[in-house]
Amino acid sequence: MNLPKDFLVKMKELLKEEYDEFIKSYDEEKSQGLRINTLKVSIDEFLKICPFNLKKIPWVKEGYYFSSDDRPGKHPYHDAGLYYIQEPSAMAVGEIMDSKPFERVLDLCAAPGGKSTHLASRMNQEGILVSNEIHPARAKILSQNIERLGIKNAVVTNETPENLAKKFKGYFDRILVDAPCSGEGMFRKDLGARDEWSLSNVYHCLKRQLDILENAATMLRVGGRLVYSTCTFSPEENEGVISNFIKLNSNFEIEDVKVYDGFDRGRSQWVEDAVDNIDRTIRIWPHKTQGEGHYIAVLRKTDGEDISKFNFINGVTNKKSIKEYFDFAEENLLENLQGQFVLFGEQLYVVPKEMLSLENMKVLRPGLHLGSIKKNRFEPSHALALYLNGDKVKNKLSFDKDSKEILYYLKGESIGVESGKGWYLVQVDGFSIGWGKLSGNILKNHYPKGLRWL
Ligand SMILES: C[S@@+](CC[C@H](N)C(=O)[O-])C[C@H]1O[C@@H](n2cnc3c(N)ncnc32)[C@H](O)[C@@H]1O
Repeated sequence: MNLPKDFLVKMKELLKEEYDEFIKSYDEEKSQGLRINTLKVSIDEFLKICPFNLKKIPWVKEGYYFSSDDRPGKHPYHDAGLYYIQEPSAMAVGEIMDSKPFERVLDLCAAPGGKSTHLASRMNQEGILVSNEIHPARAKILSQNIERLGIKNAVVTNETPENLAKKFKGYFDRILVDAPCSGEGMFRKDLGARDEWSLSNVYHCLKRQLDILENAATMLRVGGRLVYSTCTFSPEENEGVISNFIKLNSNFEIEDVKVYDGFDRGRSQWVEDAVDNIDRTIRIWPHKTQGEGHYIAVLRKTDGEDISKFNFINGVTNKKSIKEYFDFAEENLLENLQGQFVLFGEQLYVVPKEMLSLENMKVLRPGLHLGSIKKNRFEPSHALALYLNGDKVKNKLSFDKDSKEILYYLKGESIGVESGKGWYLVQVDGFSIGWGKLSGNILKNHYPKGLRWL
């Protein structure tokens, strides 16, 4: 593989006798992984129905390698959100974040959503996950992935860390900064990262990483946990950024983290003036594990201003204003959705309890999108279909993964059905995939145009 010359010189200097082994890893095939979405299916159940050739990733409960012959991205189970395709080392970050139900969690650099969807699966639809992405186009993809995986308690924003920090001071229990970086650890997988790499970009990245971390620190409550990760090897962006951050924020300390077989520790000798305990941080190397390069540090906020007063969002108080939704729910649903109902124009959302006011913020999704209230009728959203399972609706139609009906449905075509009328949750092997509206023995297709198979 053709790698930047300055990068090779630097790595040789750092790795010394390990260098040859490191370089050899670039001739090996990259490994690919998928993470089972336990919001939709248990691990055991998925393994029973899984059509791919899987092998366990040791460091993630829900993580599996798939073989190079498998195409999990082009399968109805992918559209049903049963899994997320994610680089195996990247899955270690979600595992180490260890988010829990009922917590307030922020993923500050979240697109396309690999880690956010992992954090959400561990929260089991309870608590609040704010998934933020600064770039508008990437934020849209993030929102689509949150939707596909059927997540209810996520709020997707498109903000700068500075703006978020003004609103969410001292609010979160856990924050992930999966920082934009020089991407050295992804050269085998992402040729773009290799072509854009330069020594000067490393310095540009480390400055931005420190700024992002400072804003994250403001948003963490005292006692809260901050996880910093990169997919680069450069010590400046890893041990260097963490050392500088700790020097500037003496109310944070580095926590020890469990290491798995093949994981390495942060190297104090690679930066000038490394702080104590930098060797508690983690390095993942492609020549030591079956995965790409990553760095992870876990920090705890030990002191600071304790904030207990927040400006919470107000939901709809007059239920009559969303009567069309309640009529729909009575006719079609078997679950009373909990949370606050919030209307943005004609779009109705259910927002997690204790979410802050979203005034003056760019929000793509303030919670689970339920649908739109049109003149005297309610049209359910795709996000609602992906959240609901078969036990929560009165009418459903399930098709086999290999059936022509599921292929027609994913292509956006109508399907002939023997009888019935009204909204039906369409499923593949019992897993929700979208809506259809049945009338005159024809199921009208409501699979979103942008997601249809060509
Ligand atoms: C490593 S990627 C995140 C990957 C994501 N966490 C996942 O697992 O799918 C870093 C993200 O940071 C975003 N970013 C770039 N500049 C930023 C900044 N100044 N502040 C916050 N995020 C930024 C990038 O657009 C990118 O989506």
